Amino acid sequence: MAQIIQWYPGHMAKAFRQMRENLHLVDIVFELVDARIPNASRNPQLDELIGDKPRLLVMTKTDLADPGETKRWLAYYRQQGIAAVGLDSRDHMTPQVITKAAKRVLADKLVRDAEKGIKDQPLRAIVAGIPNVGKSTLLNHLVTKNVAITGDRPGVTKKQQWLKTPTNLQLLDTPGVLWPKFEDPEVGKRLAITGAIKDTLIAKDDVALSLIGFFREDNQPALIARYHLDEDIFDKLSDVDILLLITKKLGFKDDYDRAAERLLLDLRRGRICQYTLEKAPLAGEVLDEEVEAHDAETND
Ligand SMILES: Nc1nc2c(ncn2[C@@H]2O[C@H](COP(=O)(O)OP(=O)(O)OP(=O)(O)O)[C@@H](O)[C@H]2O)c(=O)[nH]1
Repeated sequence: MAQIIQWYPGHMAKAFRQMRENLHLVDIVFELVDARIPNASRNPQLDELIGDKPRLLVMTKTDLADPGETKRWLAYYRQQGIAAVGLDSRDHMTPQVITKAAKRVLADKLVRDAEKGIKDQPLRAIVAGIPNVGKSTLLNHLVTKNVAITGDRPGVTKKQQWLKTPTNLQLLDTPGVLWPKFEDPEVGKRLAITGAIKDTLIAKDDVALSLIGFFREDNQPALIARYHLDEDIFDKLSDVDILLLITKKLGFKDDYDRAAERLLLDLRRGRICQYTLEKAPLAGEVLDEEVEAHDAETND
């Protein structure tokens, strides 16, 4: 992990500068987080960077996350006064969902525009998030093909490239790259498990063992079912024993590195189960009504 921490500072400074330069060009920031690790994939300095610029938090990869947990996270954001939506970026409804939510966040501005007689002005946005969270995928699914347009705004000398969407958004073509926080080794593990840290920078067997640890704590049946493990002896085995057992079940003989790689790939492709590595810090008593309120709002 130390290697990764050293890699970040130079990139961090540049990314921070670029985001700051681009922020005043947009009406709203789409802050992307991975629904499987909503906390670990959030950048701690983004709040400070964007100040009071309107923001929509977009939980991506909900198709891979535990649906109940995604609802709890959305209810939690609601409690915190943060506008948020959860989606599979590749879904055909994504442009509508994002645009509707963005208009809700920018409702006051839209009213002011209407009072000034400004109608159908495109909403300008920047997509921002840590590596692998799905920034390019979301941009590709939001924009209509071949509609890149250039333009500048008063006071801005550098030309920016904007992408148009069928729902009248204009998106900066360069997403804001944020960096994850590494101080907490647990956060590092979760980023590695989901693939937010390049696999060439990590020891895959260590990461696979962390993953086995997560499943043992929370969702043993899914692991047992996926790899046809023997439930009766599962509890008596160490994490390493379980990895060795999975290696054998997969027919990889003693090649546990290969099994570790397969295990991670299976998780990341959603082949084990839909899984969220971080629980929403939501107070139990308000859960049901918060979840219902969110459902009503997103389905209206
Ligand atoms: N299942 C699923 N996969 C997704 C979703 N969004 C993105 N992906 C996948 O996640 C991986 C990373 O997506 P990218 O769009 O390249 O992520 P990025 O944030 O642009 O990554 P960087 O270029 O590293 O900053 C790709 O394999 C995508 O296909 C989603 O909502 N669901």
